[in-house]
Amino acid sequence: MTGLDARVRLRRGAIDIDVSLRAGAGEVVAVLGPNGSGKTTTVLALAGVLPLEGGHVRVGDELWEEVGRRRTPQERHVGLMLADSLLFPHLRAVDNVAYGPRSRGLPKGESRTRALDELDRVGLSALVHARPRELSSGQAARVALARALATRPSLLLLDEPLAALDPDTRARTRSDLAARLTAYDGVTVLVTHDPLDALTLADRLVFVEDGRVTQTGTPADVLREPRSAYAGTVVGLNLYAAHGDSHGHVAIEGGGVLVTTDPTEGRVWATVPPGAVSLHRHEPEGSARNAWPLRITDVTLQGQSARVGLAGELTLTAEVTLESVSALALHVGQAVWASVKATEVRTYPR
Ligand SMILES: Nc1ncnc2c1ncn2[C@@H]1O[C@H](COP(=O)(O)OP(=O)(O)OP(=O)(O)O)[C@@H](O)[C@H]1O
Repeated sequence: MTGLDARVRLRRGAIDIDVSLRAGAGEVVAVLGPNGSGKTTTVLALAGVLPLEGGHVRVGDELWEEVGRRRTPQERHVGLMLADSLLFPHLRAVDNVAYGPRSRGLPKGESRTRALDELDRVGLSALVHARPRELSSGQAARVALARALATRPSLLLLDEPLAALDPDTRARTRSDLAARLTAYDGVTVLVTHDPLDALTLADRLVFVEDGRVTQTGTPADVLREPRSAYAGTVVGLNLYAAHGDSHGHVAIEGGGVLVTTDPTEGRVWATVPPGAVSLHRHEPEGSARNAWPLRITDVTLQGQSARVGLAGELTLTAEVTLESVSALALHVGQAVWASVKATEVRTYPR
């Protein structure tokens, strides 16, 4: 049983990375953040591919790295899976998976038995003799997962493992990955852009922005109280850095005012669920205490609903039904009124 305790400090390109990660045995930590924020760099440092300039990597009671002392990637018990599964094209699935244990000195027969077992655990018993070109993208991803786990790593690093898959395959592979990770007793660090991956696979989320951790917490913590604009978009909420007073007036930094029935004084985060935003052609009458004339910046369809981006005095995303899209003939560039009930605006200290 081994946990992870790491602080990764290094400069990469223009950014200065300082990311701490902790996890207990069997936990999955998702690392999320915008492009170029340092996620892959962190993973490569944990794997031993990039040397630390400060900090440390400890796994269980083993010190893998501190400045001046480092184990090579081969000396770390790490499994790595990337978006591109990078299987050896000339080797059958079983030999791709057996390669890791074999190159770590496990006898041939045992390596093969272990590979067959790992392939069975990801549901690929029927394809052990297939070569990579005979596999679908989802099957190749499973072989890559089996290969990453075949050396019995204490640390499993998954960098956008599902990013190359189409949406259907992705959903199926995600649930198989979840099942396999549940049975894995090491620590998993999962880099992803996909909120669903993070919310369904991870025990803990770590947001990294511009090389720094901006929020950590369980998915439930982050869903309830996102603490950066990026975390807000991941959990699908409109999130504003603002200043609240005791009367429920919330002045958004960057412009605009919200009214809430849930006042918090001082520096606050304010959230508005997109589903709580109503759109109108004309200024709404009645009880809504938040109403703004805004312009539509984008409309994206998601199943039976649409997300409508709005800008003006403030920026806001609304989630409306497809009926509303057609009834209001919503289109980019259109001027509309948006309203939100004061009971739907939540605030919490920043
Ligand atoms: N090989 C490299 N040499 C120098 N700088 C690099 C190299 N690879 C990445 N960088 C820079 O390091 C920074 C962090 O990149 P990194 O790949 O860790 O980000 P990321 O969060 O994983 O991004 P993405 O989500 O786009 O994969 C970026 O500013 C990037 O431009």
